[in-house]
Amino acid sequence: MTIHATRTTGATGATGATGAVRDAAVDLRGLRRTFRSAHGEEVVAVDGLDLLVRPGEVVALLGPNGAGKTTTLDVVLGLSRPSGGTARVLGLDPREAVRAGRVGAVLQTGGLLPTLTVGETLRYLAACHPGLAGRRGPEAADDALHRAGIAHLAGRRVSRCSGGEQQRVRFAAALLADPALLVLDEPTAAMDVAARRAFWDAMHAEAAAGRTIVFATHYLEEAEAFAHRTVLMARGRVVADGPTQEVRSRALGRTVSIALADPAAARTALADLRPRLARAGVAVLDTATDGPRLVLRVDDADTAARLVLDVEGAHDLEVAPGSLEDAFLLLTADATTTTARTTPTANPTATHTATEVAR
Ligand SMILES: Nc1ncnc2c1ncn2[C@@H]1O[C@H](COP(=O)(O)OP(=O)(O)OP(=O)(O)O)[C@@H](O)[C@H]1O
Repeated sequence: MTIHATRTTGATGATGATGAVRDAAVDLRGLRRTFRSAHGEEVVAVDGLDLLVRPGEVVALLGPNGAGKTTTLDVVLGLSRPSGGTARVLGLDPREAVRAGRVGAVLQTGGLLPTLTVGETLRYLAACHPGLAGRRGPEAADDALHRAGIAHLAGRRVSRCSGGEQQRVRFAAALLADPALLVLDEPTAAMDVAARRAFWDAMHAEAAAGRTIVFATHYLEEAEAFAHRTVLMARGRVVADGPTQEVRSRALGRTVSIALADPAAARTALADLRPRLARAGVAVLDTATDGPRLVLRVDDADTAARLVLDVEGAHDLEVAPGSLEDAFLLLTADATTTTARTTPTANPTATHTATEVAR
């Protein structure tokens, strides 16, 4: 098994002359983006990424620092040009799509004028927008404030708003032109729990209205609570892509553990079980011995449990769901090789003997 979850969103739609899928909201093919470091070395931020997002999908780009999420979203927003591959947004060059007001964005940073009130900010932005100038502007500004859940902040100066509130002002600004695609880069980074909840409530309403949403996040629970689909990135590549629940359960697996007579017996049992699990088609995501206990993280707990109970002297079987945090670290640590690892565990005496994320 490789870590890639089932792709349910393959490029099967009608294609145009360029091979791009015509009705795709986002269509990235073999996207590569490199930079030069201060020392003149090439930094590969995005390394051959394929991503097809259909209209109405809500997609989380999940990954650790430096995974390439922001760089990918910058290309989608036309802020950065691909070094290789192609990028189409709503069937257009990303810059054209943005210029046409079809894409709204909430970025990690972005200038808000501190002396304006929140309401003035929105009305000013609406007045500058070619599609909203004139009488529709103030109306659109009020509507966006309501939809972002910050109508009560309309009279407050931006400089008096907290970081989380300013982020919601950006969200309101992103909604102004009623864009078909919303792109959000770690939108809740500055928000406390209550603000985060209010933000996602507002986003739920936007998604329910059929808007396509692509957001980058570090928060596994946000992907889980909000995205229909999760694309897990590491080192500029996609390491898992599929329905969030599927990515979660395939990535997470379950933990099957069993007690043996002593630590040596646990190690012997592990060596013995590996080929038997492989023959039975069980993917072993992680293994550890913890004194006389043998712990396996697997994608198919039922089959694994049957096999471990067959080991002579095995007793005290436990099956538990894996931890999302662990899976995340494991998936993004090394997606293609089988490596020995010494990841800290809850029990410092536990020894991770191997990590298998592909076979
Ligand atoms: N302008 C740049 N010049 C040089 N390197 C860059 C530049 N922009 C991004 N990088 C590098 O590209 C890699 C990917 O960065 P990117 O910001 O896309 O990751 P990310 O997944 O968004 O991370 P984070 O979650 O921390 O925002 C990183 O190693 C980063 O240092």
